[in-house]
Amino acid sequence: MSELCKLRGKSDSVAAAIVKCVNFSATKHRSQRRKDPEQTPYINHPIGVAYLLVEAGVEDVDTLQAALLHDTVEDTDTSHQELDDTFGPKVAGVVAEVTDDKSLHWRERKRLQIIHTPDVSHEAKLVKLADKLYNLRDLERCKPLGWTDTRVAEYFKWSAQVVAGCLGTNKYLEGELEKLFTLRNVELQPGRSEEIEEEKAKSSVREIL
Ligand SMILES: Nc1nc2c(ncn2[C@@H]2O[C@H](COP(=O)(O)OP(=O)(O)O)[C@@H](OP(=O)(O)OP(=O)(O)O)[C@H]2O)c(=O)[nH]1
Ligand SMILES: [Mn+2]
Repeated sequence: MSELCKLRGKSDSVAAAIVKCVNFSATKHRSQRRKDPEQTPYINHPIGVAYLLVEAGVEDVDTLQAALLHDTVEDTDTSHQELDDTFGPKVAGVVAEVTDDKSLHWRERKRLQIIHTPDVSHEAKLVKLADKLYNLRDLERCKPLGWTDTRVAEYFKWSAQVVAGCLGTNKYLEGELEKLFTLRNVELQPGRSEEIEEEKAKSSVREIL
């Protein structure tokens, strides 16, 4: 076993860990397509998100694995336990942090992302930034089937609020996102902390009731 493997406490080499993860994600997403007119295979998205992290200088294998797996629990039959058993608690934990609760209404899920993002780990913020950058670039490339220009504009505005909760995490990703927001005249406002605290208080009251 190489020194790096021993250090990581796993039997996989880094290359094997990444390939295992790509294969797992491809198998889980195999029947899914993107919403673009070409119906691109869905797996292009998690691979692209992980590649954006590589471009951003991220070398941490757990973070790259979490990026490859980031939509498996939200969008496939994968459970948190399965990720924990296969890739360990760190990777499963980051995926959990970026997973929306699909049992909630779409609007509520979107609202909760804005509120919860400032509190997630550094690794989860990296995955979130890359996820948003990929999806926004995809929107610039072409409109998903059934989306209006207004819906695209709303997605940009909402994303800016989520990204605002990740600022100070990675210069490259934030710079690329800023370019896209500037082109659309969308303001990237950091630190709307009072509003977020107010929303969080309202959410916890709702959870109690
Ligand atoms: N831009 C774009 N997005 C597509 C396409 N096909 C699938 N998607 C996915 O659609 C989601 C955004 O659409 P929404 O209507 O806002 O969300 P929903 O699908 O989760 O309900 C993203 O999910 P996500 O990655 O989980 O991110 P999030 O935005 O839900 O946080 C994105 O990956 C496509 O062709 N273009
Ligand atoms: Mn995604």
